[in-house]
Amino acid sequence: MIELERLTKKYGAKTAVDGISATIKPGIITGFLGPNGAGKSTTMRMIVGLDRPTSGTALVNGNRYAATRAPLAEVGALLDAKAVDGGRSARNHLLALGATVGIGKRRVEDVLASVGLTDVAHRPAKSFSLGMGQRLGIAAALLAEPDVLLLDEPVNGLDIDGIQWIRELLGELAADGRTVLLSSHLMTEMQLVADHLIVIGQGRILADSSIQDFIEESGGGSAVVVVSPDAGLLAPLLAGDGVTLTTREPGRFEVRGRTAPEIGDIASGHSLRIHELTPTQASLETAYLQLTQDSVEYAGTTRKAA
Ligand SMILES: Nc1ncnc2c1ncn2[C@@H]1O[C@H](COP(=O)(O)OP(=O)(O)OP(=O)(O)O)[C@@H](O)[C@H]1O
Repeated sequence: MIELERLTKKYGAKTAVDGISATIKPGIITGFLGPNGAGKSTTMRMIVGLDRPTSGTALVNGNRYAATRAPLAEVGALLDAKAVDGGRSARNHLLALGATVGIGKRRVEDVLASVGLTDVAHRPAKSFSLGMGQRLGIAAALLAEPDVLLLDEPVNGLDIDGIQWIRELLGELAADGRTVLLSSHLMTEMQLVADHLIVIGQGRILADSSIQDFIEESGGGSAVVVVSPDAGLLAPLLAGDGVTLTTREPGRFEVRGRTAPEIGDIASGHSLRIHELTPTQASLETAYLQLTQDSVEYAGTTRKAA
């Protein structure tokens, strides 16, 4: 479990993290989302004592991380996959890390195998590709089988095989009762793996809820897309309490508050034609964009947007 209590970090005049309070629970995967510069990495660094909070606390299993005796066994962190001595082989890197907490060759070989690096473990880390470096970073995080895992953009640079592998791995870690905090900008990936979400913007919490509630509360939720040449006649028949209709284009509209079978039955009861009836679920991406649109600090422009 990770407990953040009014956690704050200021860099000069810049408040990177602004009084965050949250509990990250074991046994589930918690996604940590926010626009560039929102304060995710700073928060993670404070949890593992790489940055000192200006005020507030971050506790891991009830203790300040800096005060734990075998930190590697308490929290496994992938914060910067490039933070290795590039001249060392992957194997020697893990052996050196393991030595700090009494972990030997056998566990190192197991972890190398589980991240798929056995065949290249003799090579210096600096010769690794981005994805191989990520795998090595993940190996280091898993090495001492910690209760708590902090993974900052773990799928960055992984190939499709690697992405599937990490999905499964994260699921297994959570099922084992571990606490998993995961940051990623890849919304489809997050929607697939996370159970719970913490969203921050400009250092503050914007949402702390289950992924399901997050999508529902964004106003997105589920809807049914109807395509009908009789749309003008059908739409008024669907109206009712708690039902909203949004027209996208002539002959095509979106219904919230009625199921596809209900719509089909009403249409057939009035001999109206339906060409398409598609239940849709709002995406995490849409919900996220809606929530964070006011807290984006570094927005790009395209010719279309301009
Ligand atoms: N060492 C530092 N010195 C000064 N400012 C910093 C430092 N580290 C982070 N910041 C600032 O703090 C804010 C939060 O940065 P942080 O890296 O935590 O954001 P993030 O949410 O991880 O962003 P990204 O998604 O781009 O990785 C940013 O404005 C950043 O410029």
